[in-house]
Amino acid sequence: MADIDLRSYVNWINESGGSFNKIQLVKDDDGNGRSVFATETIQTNDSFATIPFRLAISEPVARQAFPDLGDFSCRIVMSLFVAHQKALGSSFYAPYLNILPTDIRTPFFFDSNDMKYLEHTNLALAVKERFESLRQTYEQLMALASISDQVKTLVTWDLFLWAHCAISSRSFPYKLIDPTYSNASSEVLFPLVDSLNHRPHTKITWSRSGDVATGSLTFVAGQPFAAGEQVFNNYGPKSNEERILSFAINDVVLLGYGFCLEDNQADHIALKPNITRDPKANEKLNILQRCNISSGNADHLTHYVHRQHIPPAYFKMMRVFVMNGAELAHYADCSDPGALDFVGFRNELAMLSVTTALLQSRVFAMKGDQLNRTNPTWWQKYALIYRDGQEQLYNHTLDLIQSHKLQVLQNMKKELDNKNLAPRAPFLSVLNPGHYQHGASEGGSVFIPLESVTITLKRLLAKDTAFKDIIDQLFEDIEEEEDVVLMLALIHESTKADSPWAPFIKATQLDRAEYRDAETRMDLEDLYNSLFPAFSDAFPTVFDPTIYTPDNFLWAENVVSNYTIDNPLVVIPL
Ligand SMILES: C[S@@+](CC[C@H](N)C(=O)[O-])C[C@H]1O[C@@H](n2cnc3c(N)ncnc32)[C@H](O)[C@@H]1O
Repeated sequence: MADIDLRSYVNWINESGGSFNKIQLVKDDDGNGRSVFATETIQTNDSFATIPFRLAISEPVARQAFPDLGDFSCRIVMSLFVAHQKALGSSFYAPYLNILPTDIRTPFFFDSNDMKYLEHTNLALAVKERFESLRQTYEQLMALASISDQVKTLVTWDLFLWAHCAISSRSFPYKLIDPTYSNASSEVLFPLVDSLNHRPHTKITWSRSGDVATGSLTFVAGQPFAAGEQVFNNYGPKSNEERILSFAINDVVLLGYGFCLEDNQADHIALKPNITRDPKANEKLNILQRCNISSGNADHLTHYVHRQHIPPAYFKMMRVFVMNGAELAHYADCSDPGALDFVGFRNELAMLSVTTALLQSRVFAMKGDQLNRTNPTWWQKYALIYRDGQEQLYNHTLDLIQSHKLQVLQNMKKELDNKNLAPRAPFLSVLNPGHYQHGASEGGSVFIPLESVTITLKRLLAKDTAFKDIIDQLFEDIEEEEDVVLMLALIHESTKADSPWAPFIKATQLDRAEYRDAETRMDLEDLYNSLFPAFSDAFPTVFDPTIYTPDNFLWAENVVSNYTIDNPLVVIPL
């Protein structure tokens, strides 16, 4: 059957001074879109498509039609213009608008079943937020007195949304027409050349000639295409999120295309630590501000992790977010970002462990989603490519964190083997300048179990069965009161001259913990009084009252509060 739309489109381009050379537009199998194929061999440097600027739908053209919409973005005004021209039918641009795909399946058109494919990805929330914001903008436009009744009747929400997605999936930067234009993110629709599909690494030049009024854009091949082969464009390295939907990064609204690439090297995951429930959130945010630590993105807490690269700012930020009371006290006035390259071993392990938990929870949530993978629609297939890519990146990032942790454990082992304890407790880099200089570990990939470089309750109890027997009698559920039992065991260990942890114990006894506030001291006193003198009366040899004093209790509590990480609870002894 004759493709009447195509014929009038080709005539429109030719009559307006545009040209095709060695290419033809072919309808895709689904009958919705079109692709470009070479009719004969296209050689490198061949110009195969030229389109005059006057056929383009640009921001100035749209704004001229709607001069009162100065408060609205380029994309919005262009969407209104394109939707209106499409509805008019008899528009100058009709041959072009009639050829555009009617079904542009960006996630804005996803139903609830399709949205399940995006569940637990960054896009799920972004799609919802952006859809609602677009709907609100449309309602705002329709309420404006400056918009005529004719436009209001013709431009339905569905048509406006279609126009918006047509622009997001096929626009070019307006600077191709006018490099001096004030709005750097201004867009333009270029007929003909926007029919080329994307293939990464395609070599192609977009060549501009003439002025804004009479000029044109020419596509020049940077590589040969054989006769019958599809001719591609190169949309640039964009992540799948950008391809799936307009997605704002660094305040620049990038374009969304509604398709995805497998194994997309430009893909990233977004990590945003949540500290809203942290009572010390403000103190921590102040440190970040003073040290000028930001992700550099629109939301300064959101970091994008690409393959092989976790941004150093993410680690610095997390080191602050996982600070305990002692670390926070010593970093309260810090304004040197370099001091956040390494805070201390405890802090580093805590930071890696919180990051691991964050990543694992995302992978776990994604794995829990039940999805139909046997016969998804083509757009669900793209959503699957995107989500599987995200899951892969989460797992890959987990591997990076794991190897970083291994390195930290190897460094800890080296320090312990060399008895190289930092001179001053708490063992923080700000208090021990020059002490921590960790390059790559020489340990290769030798696995170092966490328990082998930390003090655990299990290790302490295993050393002294008599003490363990008494603890077993006194505590029904040791795990339930692990921190109290650990305090008792640490005090017990501190009495042993041959303890392997003697240097650590001695150094921490000098840490006067002056930052322990009055409330902590009172709680501690209550705890102490609930155990003593009862324990000493029952087992005077083990709980010697001259050893189990309130002062030593304060030391043990400080160790458990400021020298440990959780899950599992272990003391970091350096
Ligand atoms: C600029 S248009 C290209 C022409 C388009 N095929 C058409 O029918 O008008 C961009 C759209 O083409 C499709 N597309 C482009 N490159 C693609 C690719 N590598 N894989 C899948 N779809 C692609 C997507 O639907 C995208 O939104």
